[in-house]
Amino acid sequence: MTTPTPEHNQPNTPLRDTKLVEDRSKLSKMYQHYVEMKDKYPHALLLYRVGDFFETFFQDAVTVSRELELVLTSKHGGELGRIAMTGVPHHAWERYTTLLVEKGYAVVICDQVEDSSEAVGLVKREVTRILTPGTLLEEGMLQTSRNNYLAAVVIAVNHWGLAYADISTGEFLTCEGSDLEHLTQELMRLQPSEVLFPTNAPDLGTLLRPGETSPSLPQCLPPTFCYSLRSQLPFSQSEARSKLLQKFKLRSLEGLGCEHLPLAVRAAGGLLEYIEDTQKQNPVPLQLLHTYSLTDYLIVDHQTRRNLEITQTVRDGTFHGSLLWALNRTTTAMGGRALRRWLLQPLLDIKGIRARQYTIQELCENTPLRQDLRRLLRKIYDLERLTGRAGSGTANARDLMALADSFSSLPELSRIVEDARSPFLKALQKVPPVLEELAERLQAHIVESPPIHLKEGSLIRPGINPLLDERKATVEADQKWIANLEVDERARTRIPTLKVGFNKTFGYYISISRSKSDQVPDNYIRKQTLTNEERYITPDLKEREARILTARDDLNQLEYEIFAALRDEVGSHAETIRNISHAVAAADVLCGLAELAVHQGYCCPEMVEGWEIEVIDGRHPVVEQSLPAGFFVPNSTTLGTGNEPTNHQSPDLVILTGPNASGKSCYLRQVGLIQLMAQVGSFVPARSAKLGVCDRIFTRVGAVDDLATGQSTFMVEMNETANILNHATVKSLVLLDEIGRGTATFDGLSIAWAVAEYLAVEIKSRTIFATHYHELNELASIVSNVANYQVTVKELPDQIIFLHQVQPGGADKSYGIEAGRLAGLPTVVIKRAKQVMGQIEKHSKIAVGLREGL
Ligand SMILES: Nc1ncnc2c1ncn2[C@@H]1O[C@H](COP(=O)(O)OP(=O)(O)OP(=O)(O)O)[C@@H](O)[C@H]1O
Repeated sequence: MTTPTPEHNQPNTPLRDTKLVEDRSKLSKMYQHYVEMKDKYPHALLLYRVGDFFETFFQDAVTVSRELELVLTSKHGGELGRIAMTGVPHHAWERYTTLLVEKGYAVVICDQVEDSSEAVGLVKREVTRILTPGTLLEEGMLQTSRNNYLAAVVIAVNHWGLAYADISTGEFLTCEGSDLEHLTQELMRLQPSEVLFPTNAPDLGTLLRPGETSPSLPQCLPPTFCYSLRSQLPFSQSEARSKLLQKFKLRSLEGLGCEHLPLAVRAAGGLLEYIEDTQKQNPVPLQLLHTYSLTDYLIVDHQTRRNLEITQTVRDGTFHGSLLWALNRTTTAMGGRALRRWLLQPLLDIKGIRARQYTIQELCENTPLRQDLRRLLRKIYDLERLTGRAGSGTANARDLMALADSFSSLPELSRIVEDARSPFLKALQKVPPVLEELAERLQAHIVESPPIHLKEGSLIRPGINPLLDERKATVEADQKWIANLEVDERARTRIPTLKVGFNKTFGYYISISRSKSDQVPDNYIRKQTLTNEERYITPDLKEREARILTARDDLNQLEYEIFAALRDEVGSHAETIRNISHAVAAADVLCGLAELAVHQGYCCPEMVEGWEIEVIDGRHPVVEQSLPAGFFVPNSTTLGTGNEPTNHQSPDLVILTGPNASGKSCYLRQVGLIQLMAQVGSFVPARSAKLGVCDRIFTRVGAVDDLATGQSTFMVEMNETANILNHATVKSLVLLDEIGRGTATFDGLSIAWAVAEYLAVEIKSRTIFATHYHELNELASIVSNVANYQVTVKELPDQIIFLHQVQPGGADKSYGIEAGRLAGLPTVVIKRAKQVMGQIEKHSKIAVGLREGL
C-alpha cells in the first residue's frame, strides 16, 4: 500500500494518482469501474467515455493535460472527494488520440457499449480499441506516402527473427538471420513505428518512447524506435505456430516458407497475437504471411542510405532534395509507398530488374498509353488502406464510395492496357468481375455524397429496402404534419405569431408570445414560461413526436445495418482488392519512372552478368534537377573488370582528387545512385550505361561526430571503414570520401593508402576513393587495377573556375594553400606554407620507398 502524500491530505486537492486510492469502495461506481480498467492497462492512457466526452482521470488526466495543453480540471468522485480530470469531445477523439500516439503513448479507448437512455444503473463500457504507434488504421493518423510498420523481434543468442506488418495495408512479412548487425540494418530500413520485444522483465507492458531505454532491450535494437515490452508466451514456438496456423487456416507452415525458420515463426505469431489483442472488435484483414530473405535484395546499409540521401537529405533530414523526391512521379498513394519500398530494397535478380525495365521501355515509347494511364491512375484512391478499414469495420460511407469509384475506373484501365506487352501492364488487363459488381452495388445503395457520421441516417438511397422506405415515408408524413401544424394552428387560434419549435429537452412545442397567452385553446398544455413567450404542447403533438423520434432512430439504425453489411461484403473481398491494388501500385511506379525518364532524358541501363560499371555521361539525379537545365556537367565512369577478373582492362579502384567544392562527393554519389536506380529497375541519368549487379553498396562519406554514442569523428570513420573492409566482396561497390582525415596527416595518409591498396589488391571490389591526399596517386604506379582521376578546375590569377569535369590523371597538387590565399590568409603565411609543402613533397616518395622496401 502506498503512503498517502501530503497532497492527499489536503481536502481541496483533486486526486492525481490511482495509487492513492486506498479504499476503492469510497469511490462512486463509475470511478470504481474506471480504476478497475486502469489496473488492466497501467502503461497506457485510458480514454473513458462519459456522455459526449472521452475523459481521463487521475495520473492520465495530468499527462493528457500536459501533452495536449488542455485544462486540467476535476470531478466529484464520491467520498474521496475530487478527482483530476481532462476531457475531450467524443467526436474529436481521433485528433487528440493521434497527437498522443505521435508522442509515443499507447491509448486505450473505453467506450459506452449500450445506449445510456436504456441503461439500468451504470452504463456498460468496454475497451473497444487500443491504439499504439504501430496499430493505427484511421486515415487522419497515417502518412499517405509511407507504410506504418509494426515489427516484432525475437533474439536467441546471435540469431534473430523479425516479423513486420502494416495493418493499414495488410502487408505481413517475416525473416530470420544469424548476424545481429543485419537485424539492426533491417530495422533501420523499415523504420517501424513500434517494435514488439518479448521479455520477462518487470517492466512488461511498457511502451518505451523513442530514446527511452530499458535494461531488457539488447544493444542491437536502435534506440530511435518505440518498443513495446511484451510477455514471452505468445512468442513461444508452440503458441506462435498455432496462432499462425489458426489465422491462415493451414495445417503446416510449409506453404508460407517459414516451417524451418523457428525464430521467424515466433516473431510472426507474437506479432499476430498483439494485433488481435489491440484491435479488439475490429479484426484486421492481413495478407498471407510472406517469408523473405535478406540475401534476395541489394544490401544498402543505414549509413549508405543516409549518405546517398535516398529518402531524406543528410544536412537537414528533409524529403525535398532526396532521391525519392527527385524520382517520384507517382499519382496514387499506393504507388508512392511502393516507390519508397522499391528504393529501399533494390533487386539482385536480373530477370526481375529487366521485367521492370521492359515495362518502363514500353511506356516511354508509347506516349498516349503513358498519358492515359497516368490520367486514369489519378482516379484511383488508396485501395490498400480503404480495404483495410472496410475489413476492420472502421470505414465510413465516403470510404466505400471512394472504393466504388476506384473499382469503376478499373475496366477503363484494363482497356487502355489491352495491347500492352510488358508484364506489369498485363497484370491490369483482367479486372476481377466481383469488383465491378461490388462497385455497382455500392453506388446503387449509398447516396452520392454521404455524411461522415454513420448513425445519423441519410446514407442509403430510396428503393433499396422496402422496410427502410416505409419507415422513411412514416417519418416524412409525420414531419409534414408538424410542418403544417404552424399554419393550421395560426388559422385556428388567429395568433399570427404562433410558432412550432423543437429543443432537446422538451421536444416539439408551440410557442406563443405572452401577450397572447389568454387566447390559447383548451387542449394546449403549458410546458415552459420564458420572459416573452409561453411554450405549450398538445397530446397530438406529443404523439407524433414520439412516433417521429422512434421511427427516426429505427430508420437510422436500419440504414446503419444496411451500410455495415455492405462494408462487411467489401471486407470479405480484401484479398482480391489488395491483389489489384498491388498491380496498380507497380504500374503507377513504373509509369512515373517512364515519365521521369522521358522528361529527364534517362537511358535504359544494360544489365550484364559481369561486375563492370560503364556509364557514359552520367549525371547526379538530384543535383541535376536542382540546377538550371543544362548546367550539370555529365561525367563518365568505367570501373571493374567485366567477366575477366584477371584481365584489367579498366580499373577496379579509382583515386579521385580535386580541390574543395570541385564536385568529388557529387560524382561519388552519382555513381552510387546510378547503380542503385538500375537495380531498382529504373532508367538512369546517363547517355548510356552497362552495369553488373552489385551485392552491396558501401559508402563512407564526410565526417560527422557521433555525439549520441560519444565516439569521435575519427573513431566513427574507422568503425565504418572496418565494416566495409570486413564485408565488401568482389561484387560490391565501395564509395569512400576522404578516409583518414580525422587524425594526424601522416597517420591519415598511411591508413588511406593501406585501405585503398587492400580494396584494390585483396577484395577487388569496384571502388572510388575521393581524397585530398594527392600522394595516393602514386598507388597506381604499383597496383595495376588502380587508376587516377581528377575533377578539373581552371586556375586564373585571382580565382579558380570549377569545371566539374572528371578526367584521367591525378591532381598534382592540393589546392588547400590556394584556397587559403583566396580566403585572405596573410601573404607571409601563404609563402611559408608553400616552403613547408616543398619540404614534405621532397621526402614523400611513398611508392618508391614501398617498392624498395618490398
Ligand atoms: N558535375 C557537376 N556539374 C555541375 N555542378 C556540380 C557538379 N558536381 C558538383 N557540382 C556542384 O559543386 C558543388 C560542390 O560539389 P562537391 O560537394 O561534390 O565538391 P567536393 O569536391 O566533394 O568538395 P569537398 O572536397 O570540399 O568536399 C555541388 O554542390 C554542386 O552544386
